[in-house]
Parts: sequence; structure tokens; C-alpha cells
Amino acid sequence: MIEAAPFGMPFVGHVWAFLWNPDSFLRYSRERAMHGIFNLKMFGVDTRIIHNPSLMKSFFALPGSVIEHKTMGSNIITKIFNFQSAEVPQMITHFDELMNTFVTQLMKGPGFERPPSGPGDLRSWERSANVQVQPDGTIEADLFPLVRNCVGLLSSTEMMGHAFVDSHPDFLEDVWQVDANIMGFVFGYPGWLPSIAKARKSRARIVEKLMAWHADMEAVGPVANSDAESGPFSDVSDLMKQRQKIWSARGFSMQARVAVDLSILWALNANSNSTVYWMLRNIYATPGLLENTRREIAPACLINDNKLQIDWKRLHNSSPLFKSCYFESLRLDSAPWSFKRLQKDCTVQEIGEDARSPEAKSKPTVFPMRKGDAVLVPADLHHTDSRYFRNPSEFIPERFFVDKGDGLVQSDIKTIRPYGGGATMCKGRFLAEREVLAFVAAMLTCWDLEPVKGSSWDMDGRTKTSGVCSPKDKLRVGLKRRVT
Ligand code: HEM
Repeated sequence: MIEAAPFGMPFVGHVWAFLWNPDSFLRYSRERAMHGIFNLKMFGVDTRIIHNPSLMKSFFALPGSVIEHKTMGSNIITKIFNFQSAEVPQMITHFDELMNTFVTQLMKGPGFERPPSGPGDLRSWERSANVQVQPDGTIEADLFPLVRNCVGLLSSTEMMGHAFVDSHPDFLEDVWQVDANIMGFVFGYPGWLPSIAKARKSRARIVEKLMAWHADMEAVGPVANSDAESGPFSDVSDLMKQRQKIWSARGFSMQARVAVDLSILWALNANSNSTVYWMLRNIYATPGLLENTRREIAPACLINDNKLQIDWKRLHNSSPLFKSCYFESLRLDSAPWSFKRLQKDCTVQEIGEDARSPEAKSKPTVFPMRKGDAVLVPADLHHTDSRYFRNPSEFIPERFFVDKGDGLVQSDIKTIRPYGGGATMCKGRFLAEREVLAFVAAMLTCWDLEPVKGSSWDMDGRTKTSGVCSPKDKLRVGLKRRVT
């Protein structure tokens, strides 16, 4: 039997307790429960909260017939990205074929072949980051917009090619407007609310440019031949080329293609860009860590002819401290909530070791769940659990070290779940890791950062988003080149 959370009230169940302060309510309930699962009654629906490693693993291993994701995925793109509901059945039919393009291109395939090589070739980020050049040549900027626009410009150009990016140089500002209003779109907030109205205008601007981009691509015929070396679409990623082929072959409307591309632009930029920011900030804020990570990554980050060359394999395989800083940043600074609805009765199992109460530790416990139940897996509820992470609010990258047995250490993601799980687990996770590590390595190698004007590396809180958090404060830094 699944225990109920405290503070349940007749009729309304846990709705008030949850809405009042969801984070502290969930954490309080976690500490009180005997197991890694407890129940909230929300508007009459049993909502199972799952948060320990064995239960999350067991839940995400349930088959697609139990956790249906195609309808939910299609509904989300309809609400947020204005996908036409008339085409949802067709979307569901071709869902796997389209999703498979991520698997072949980003997970098994080459991904983006050219990792970012430092901030040398950046263009339109100065305005929003409030960049100012000081008389001594130092650059001052607001670090968060600076980083997320730099990373966004590079990765979006790699994904979409220069024709789209040049057609709408300010597209990232529009992506951020949509991102800031995701929940408003999901819950159907009225269009007259100023923030929703602004976000709708942003969405319309990107849609217009994507429409033109698709129409021009269609006019030149299939661009799926990745050897095409000339023309405005020669640098479109293989992922988008492959998808264009499917869109055309299956006869999807331009509106449908554009709505889904917008969701990809959003997924590409929403989380990895902020992770670069947090990883840099965490490294600078932790005494001694900057020197140690720079020393560790130096053999993989070589400067030749004033150009940075990153030996990706070496960076990835021989930098356990650096890679652990990535995992520790995801643990502390991401808070994705996976929400699913069960299509069939099922069970999930907790191993004895994960149980909280001493009596339950001797053997596994099986929990039944019913068709129609809602299941919420708030990753941060596990990420902040002191039973798994000693001093959970501290940045301690070494907690991700594993002993290789020969006196050397490796880095392992262990039980954290920043990318969700199951069939809908993030399809960009390998790309994200590569992108974040390469960008942070380039920044550490090429630039010295120092807070200015009353700013400080100390954290002043995070704002939750649908994935990786945003900072509450406005950290302004001076940037000085380390290599000329
Ligand atoms: C650190 C960076 C990233 C984080 C933390 C992250 C996190 C997530 C999470 C939590 C989900 C939902 C998983 C679920 O429903 O259980 C997701 C889905 C997804 N992400 Fe990411 N993501 C990141 C970067 C990226 C990038 C760079 C891309 C590239 C386009 C991407 C593409 C996707 C896609 C396509 C999905 C939908 C998968 C599906 O529904 O099958 N993500 N991501």
C-alpha cells in the first residue's frame, strides 16, 4: 500500500498544501514517508510521487503500453508550440519514425561534428548581455545572458544552418520569451495577460521565419543529401535534413513541421545553455576548483596558431574532476519533473536498501498502482536527499568519482536523473554533455572571469524552470583573455 502524504483535507485532498509551497511540502513528505513513494490526492486523482533510485528505475522501465507518451507529447506541442490538433493522429502514427531521427543522429550518430571552439566567432549577443568594453580592454557583461546567447547561437547554427539564423538574428530572445511562459501555455493562461501576449508574439515571429525557411527548403527539393556542398541549406544539420525527408514523405503541413521545429529549437537551448552558466559559476565559486580543473583539462585544450583545439576524446575520458563538475551542476541546478498518466494497472519495486524504515530494509517492497493514476517523478527530490548526497546543498564534484581499481578514478552520473527517464528520456543528452563540456573548457582556457560592481560568485538563489534553473541574481563579470 502506498502511504498518503500529510496534510490531506476532505474534498480538496493535498491541493492546498501542494500549491502553497510545492518544494517544501514534497521535501517534508519525503522525510516522513517510510518508502521512496507517497501519494497526493489532487483533484480526486491519486498522484504517486516517486523519488528514490530503485523506484525511479522500476517506474521508467515500465512498457509503453503502461506509460503512454505519444498522446501526451503531441498534446504538449499542441499547447506550447501551436501544433494543429487536427494533425495529432498523424503525428502519433509517425511519432517513432520522427523520434528515431534523434536516436540515429544525436545518440548513435556523429551528433554535431564541430564542437564550439571558444567565443571568438560570436555575433549578436552583446545587446542582451549589456556588454561594455572598459578603457583597459577588459570586457564587462552580465554572465547569464552572455553565456546562454553565445551557446545558443553556436548550437542553433549547427542545428538549423546559417540561412535560418541569418533570417532572424534575434530568434533567441524570442525563444527565451516562450521558455519563460511554458507553464502559462500548458495551463492555458489567457492571451490578454501581458507575459502570455508577449510570448505569443515571440512565438509568431519564430513561426513566420521557420515557415519561410521550410518553404525555401521545399522549393530547392530534398536537402537530405548530406554531401550537398553548396547552396543556402548546405550547412543544415543531418538531423534536420533527415526530418525534412520524413515531413515531405508523410505529407505533414507546413504548420505542423514548424511547430515541431520550434519545439526542437526550444529543447536545444532551454537546458544546456544554462548548464554552461552554472558549471562555470560553480567552478569559480568553489575554492581551489578553478586551478584544479584548469590543470586537469590543459592537455585536452591546446592552443595552436592562436586557435583553441579541443581533443574531445581526451577531455571526455581523462578529466574525471571536470566531468564530475558537470554532473554536480546538473544535480544542484536542474529540477525536471516528469509527469505521466498510467494506462494500465502495474507495480513498481523498491529494493530493501532504499527503504527508509529499518523494518522494510530486509526485503524488496512491491507497490501496486492503478490505471488512471498520475505519477510525478520530481528529480530534485532525489537530488537533494541527504540519504544519497551528503551535505546536499554543497557543490562537491568528487561525490561522482568511482574507483577504477588501479588507483585512478572515473566519473559516473550515478543515480541523478536530470534527463528524465523511460521512452521520453532526453534525446539530446549526449549532445548536451559534449556541448557543455566543450564550451566550459573553452571558457576556462581562454578567459579569466571576475565579478564586478557588487556582484559575487556566491549564489543568490535559483528560479525553477521546466529543466535547468535560472539564476535569481544578475551576476556581472569582467572578462580578460588569458591567451592572445
Ligand atoms: C543539460 C541539458 C539538457 C537537459 C538537462 C535536458 C533534460 C530533458 C528532460 C528532463 C526531458 C524530459 C524527459 C522525460 O519526459 O522524462 C528532455 C526531453 C527532450 N530533450 Fe532534453 N535536455 C537537455 C538538452 C537537450 C538538447 C541539447 C537537446 C537537443 C535537441 C534535447 C532534446 C530533447 C528532446 C527531443 C526531448 C523529448 C524526448 C521525447 O519526448 O522522447 N535536450 N530533456
